[in-house]
Amino acid sequence: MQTHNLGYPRIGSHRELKKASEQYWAGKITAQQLMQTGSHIRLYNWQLQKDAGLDLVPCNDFSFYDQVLDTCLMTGAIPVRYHDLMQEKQLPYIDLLFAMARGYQQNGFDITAMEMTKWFDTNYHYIVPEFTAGQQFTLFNLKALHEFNEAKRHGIPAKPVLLGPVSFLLLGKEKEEGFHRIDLLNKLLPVYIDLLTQLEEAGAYYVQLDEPCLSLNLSDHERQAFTKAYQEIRSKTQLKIILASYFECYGENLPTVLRLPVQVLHLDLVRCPSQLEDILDTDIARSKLILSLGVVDGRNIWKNNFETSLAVIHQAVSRLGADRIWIAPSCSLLHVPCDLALETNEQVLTPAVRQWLAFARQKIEEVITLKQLASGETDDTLNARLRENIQANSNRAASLLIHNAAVKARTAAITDKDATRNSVFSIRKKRQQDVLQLPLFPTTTIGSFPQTTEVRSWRARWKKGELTQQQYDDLIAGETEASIRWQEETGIDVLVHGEFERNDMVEYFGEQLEGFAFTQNGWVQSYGSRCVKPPVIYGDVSRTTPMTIRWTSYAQSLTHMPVKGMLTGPVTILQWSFVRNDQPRSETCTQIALAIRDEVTDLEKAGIRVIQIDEPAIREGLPLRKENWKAYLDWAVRAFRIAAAGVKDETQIHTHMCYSEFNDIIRHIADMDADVITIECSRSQMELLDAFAAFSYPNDIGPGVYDIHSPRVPSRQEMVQLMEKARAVLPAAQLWVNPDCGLKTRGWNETRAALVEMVNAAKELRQTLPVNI
Ligand SMILES: CN1c2c(nc(N)[nH]c2=O)NC[C@@H]1CNc1ccc(C(=O)N[C@@H](CCC(=O)N[C@@H](CCC(=O)N[C@@H](CCC(=O)O)C(=O)O)C(=O)O)C(=O)O)cc1
Ligand SMILES: N[C@@H](CCS)C(=O)O
Ligand SMILES: [Zn+2]
Repeated sequence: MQTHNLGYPRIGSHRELKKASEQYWAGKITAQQLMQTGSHIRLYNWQLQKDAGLDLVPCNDFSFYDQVLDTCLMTGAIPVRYHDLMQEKQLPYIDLLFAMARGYQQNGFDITAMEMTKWFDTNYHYIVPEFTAGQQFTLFNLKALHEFNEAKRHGIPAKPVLLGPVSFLLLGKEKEEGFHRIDLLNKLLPVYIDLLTQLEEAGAYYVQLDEPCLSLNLSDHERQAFTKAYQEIRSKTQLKIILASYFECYGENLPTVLRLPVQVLHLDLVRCPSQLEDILDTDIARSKLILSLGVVDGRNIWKNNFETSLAVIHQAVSRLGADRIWIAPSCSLLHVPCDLALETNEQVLTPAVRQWLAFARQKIEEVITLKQLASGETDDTLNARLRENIQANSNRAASLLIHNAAVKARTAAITDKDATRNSVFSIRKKRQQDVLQLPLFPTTTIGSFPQTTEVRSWRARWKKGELTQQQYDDLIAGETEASIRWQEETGIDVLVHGEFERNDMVEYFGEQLEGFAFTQNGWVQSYGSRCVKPPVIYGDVSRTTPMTIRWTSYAQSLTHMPVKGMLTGPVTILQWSFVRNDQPRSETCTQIALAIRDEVTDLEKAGIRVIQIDEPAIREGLPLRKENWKAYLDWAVRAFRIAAAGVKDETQIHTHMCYSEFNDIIRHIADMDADVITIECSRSQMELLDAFAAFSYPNDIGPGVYDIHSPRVPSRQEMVQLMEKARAVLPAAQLWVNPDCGLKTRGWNETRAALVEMVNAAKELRQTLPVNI
């Protein structure tokens, strides 16, 4: 029996990579210093996993930005707009990588970034590969080989990890019509085979090929691509292939998967425990296939239940023998924080909750312990670990911290009326317009203004006790007032308070709700250098005090213009937290919905006329397999409606979504019945609006007119053109003008410049409007 890991968090246990990358972008450290940070993190992670006793340690799971972007560079899939940077400017590799991820606006160049989207149902975002009909691939970058050699030099039993060729193609986008990206496989495979051959020559024995698209519903054509790819790879290399998919069952792809000529097949037994039985029921016993049992949850932070996992391992061992069974986390540990040992402050994370948790480092230890226990090893340490595990799990199940009878009774009593606004949208729209008196193409922003280092440092100093509550509040009040004054001067129609008091749009709410716990250092990569610290929902959720009234009311008191109350919606809070696994997610979501509903009605009572309930994660929460969509959408949409429906017709409810495709769920988005929805649109050049147009989406829409992920300032003309595109498919009276998303990651200079142009764009649109609108 062997142990292995699919991937380790790469940001560093103290977010060293984030800090170094941002310093490099600011010109404060050299490329060489950034490279050194990368090697330190890799070595630290490798050594830690080796020392824990892991048989195979992943390499090439490190990335300076994103593993899909790395694969674009590995295969030479570099969009044409970056070619001048390579040829004319001879840009070093690391700068080319960052230019593709973040855009490049210097030395006379103005090149947009590649699109970014959600990695399956996680809060990680990857860079979307771009393919053309005449796409050529070459082995452009040998990072995978270099990192394998580096690991070998350090005596690490390394296993290179690559994104598999078929998933790489499927995760990308065709940038022109007339071909399907899967048909590029023939051209792509030689590049993979070349690299695999070089890895083999360098001494690699196993290589892990991640094909997470095998967890999706595939067409026959796509499924055949897997067969072709793996037969071709088998025929050209002797490397032992570990095929890994995760986050879901293989489902109807399983028969194809079981016929692929690979040596090890990884199973995510946390998301799909039933597939072990399904596989053992086939004639797999007669093959030599090794099963990698992903029994330790790579997506959540709960301690493993050793008794349950051991039962699964024993079942597999009894049918296939121990030498055909490996133990692993269910997926890469990229999605969990690095190390629970860093949580030393008992005021932040109480020992009562802490004892139920395991982060990446502890999960590696769990994998090793499970192997030892499953192999029948016994010694005092091992016995103590087993006892401690049983104890922690049983005391969590029985804990009084978890259950709140009043919350359970309230969720049980919810009726359809609680999830329905008083009147239909057309009536509400008139009543809201009477109150708000907005012009056509009203302008607004999505909520956050720049969270500058200064603002974050006030919070850090306040938390350390270096600033008093009063001093901190005064600073936040000053920043909020300045933002209100600036929005008034700029002529924005619906203002926001700026979210300066928030560390994060989910953590901030979690901190004020019952049933949530927090960490000091539980960072997880969200994209590039950006990280989030998801709260832990361990018990029934309730709101005991208002959460946003103070700062929203303060901002509203400064102006006669409407200030939008800003809340995070129940599905997003659920999706971006570590969620309890002892009750259905739908139940937890409904509890959060009731807490948000109370906040919404309190905002209305405080005189707030427009309230935004952000739901950027509603699409990401969609199950990967279509057969499970309906059940999810039913409860997720209902949760939003419960949160929103407690207000009068006159109160305008907005929602906001980013990083989402809507085509296949537009009916459900409409069912949410928000008065206004603002969506990210600009990177896709308003393509996303087609779904709204095709559906004749009835309520108002604010398609984002500029990309907030890049410091690039868009011109007024660009924004007018985008809105013209929107006007071509939707009635002008339905349209708002706003950026793609919040501006917290931007600096003030570019924010001011872009918003002034955005307001000018709206003014121009109003002037050019036909009179009969
Ligand atoms: C909208 N997005 C979000 C997602 N998920 C969330 N949970 N939140 C989101 O907003 N998913 C989809 C997208 C992803 N986009 C982003 C965008 C930006 C960030 C981001 O900026 N993250 C910050 C961390 C934010 C935070 O929690 N800040 C805290 C702590 C600040 C800190 O680092 N403090 C330092 C000390 C600082 C000092 O001394 O000056 C420390 O603790 O060491 C805060 O403001 O208080 C990031 O830096 O990456 C994430 C996702
Ligand atoms: N209100 C949030 C939404 C981000 S998705 C913000 O503006 O940052
Ligand atoms: Zn957003």
